[in-house]
Amino acid sequence: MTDTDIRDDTEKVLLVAVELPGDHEKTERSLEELSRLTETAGGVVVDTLVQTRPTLHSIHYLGKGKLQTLKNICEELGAETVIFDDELDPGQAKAVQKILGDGLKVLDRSALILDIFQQHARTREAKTQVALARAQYMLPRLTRQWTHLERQAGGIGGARRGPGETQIEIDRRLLRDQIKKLKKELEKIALQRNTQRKFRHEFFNVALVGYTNAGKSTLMNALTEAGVEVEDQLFKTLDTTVRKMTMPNGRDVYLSDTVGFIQKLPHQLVASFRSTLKEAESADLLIKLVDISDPDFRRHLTTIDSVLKDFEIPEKRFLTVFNKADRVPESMNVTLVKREYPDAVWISAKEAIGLTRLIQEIQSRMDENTVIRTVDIPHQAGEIIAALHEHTRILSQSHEEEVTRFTLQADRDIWAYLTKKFHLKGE
Ligand SMILES: Nc1nc2c(ncn2[C@@H]2O[C@H](COP(=O)(O)OP(=O)(O)OP(=O)(O)O)[C@@H](O)[C@H]2O)c(=O)[nH]1
Ligand SMILES: [Mg+2]
Repeated sequence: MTDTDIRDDTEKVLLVAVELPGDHEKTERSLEELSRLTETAGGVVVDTLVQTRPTLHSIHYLGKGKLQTLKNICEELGAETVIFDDELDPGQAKAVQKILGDGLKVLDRSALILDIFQQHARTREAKTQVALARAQYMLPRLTRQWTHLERQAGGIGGARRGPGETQIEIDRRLLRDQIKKLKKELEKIALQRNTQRKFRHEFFNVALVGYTNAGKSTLMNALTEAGVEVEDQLFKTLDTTVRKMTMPNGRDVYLSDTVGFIQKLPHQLVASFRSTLKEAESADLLIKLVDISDPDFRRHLTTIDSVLKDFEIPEKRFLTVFNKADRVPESMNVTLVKREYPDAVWISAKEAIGLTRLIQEIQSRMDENTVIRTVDIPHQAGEIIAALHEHTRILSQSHEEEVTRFTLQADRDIWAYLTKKFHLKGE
């Protein structure tokens, strides 16, 4: 596995997958997606090779004979790069590279996604997150130099430490140091982000989550004129953009657009993008935006759920929105899908269809979720007053003789918590 990027527009790529029993359709779709990822990274797919097997080969992912065939096809077609549709573990990567030879670049789905993320990272946070994920991906894969140097050292094994060993140890240490530094840097950025989030806490926060290319940025722009980059590319957006939007009832909500999801997202990326995902976790409402024109939309929904499951977000905070309703495929039985997802809102962000309905839905979720109360607080009760300032939105306050009268708006759950903690009586 090399750490080189796909940059050259003409880089010819061969895609490889294993089809497990009963997975024909799944494999096809996954390869289609891999092909789009390859194009997004700037490569050209010249052919695809699928091997049907009962299990993945534990040592070479494919059978040895098939790898030889793969090598021959690459030579015939002049392909320089092979991309495997699953993450190869370090041992597999090494074994595969050995059979294919040093002339071919061997990448896997994870390396490709990491590459796209690197190309698309704009802000310091996204760049740091990607650098961390890449370093973690590389760490167990530094074996290539090791073998190389080992050979140079004449295969000296045993008690004495060969020059190869020293080099790999240095490389690993450098990489570990880098990982430590990047983690520290991310912690610092996360702190700043927390402060900003706290500021927004008193408002209603809506997060757009969804598969990559579902139309999150398009919807964000349609609702707020945010000017977020929209493109028919995977992982165009990596950073969180937050914009204020005023609802018809006059209240403000903050809408955030963020990194998209995909099947088999490298776990290193999920881990390092955790603070970005936290933006979604802390939202009052999460819009699961789904490209309904994609026949695979159910699997996209499953992917969103599986990425978010660690956050344990209650179901009532989600709203499913089907986007690209302007190009629902003819083969789709819309009545059936509507019966399956009775609460989903259908829109076209691009054609501005259904947006009024969506805004109404957001507004009614807001109303369900918040309360407006008036409470009298003694002047000296500083702790309570501080808590109100921190956790609620103060709509007005007036100073009476012994108390300050606050009219405030709060999240229903937060209000319940505050009344219990401070024995507040408000109406
Ligand atoms: N037909 C149609 N196309 C749409 C609609 N909404 C978005 N698109 C297109 O879908 C593509 C992806 O849109 P984006 O808004 O960039 O998608 P995203 O979810 O932000 O994607 P990433 O940031 O890459 O994860 C673009 O080519 C959009 O023009 C829609 O309602 N109808
Ligand atoms: Mg986007």
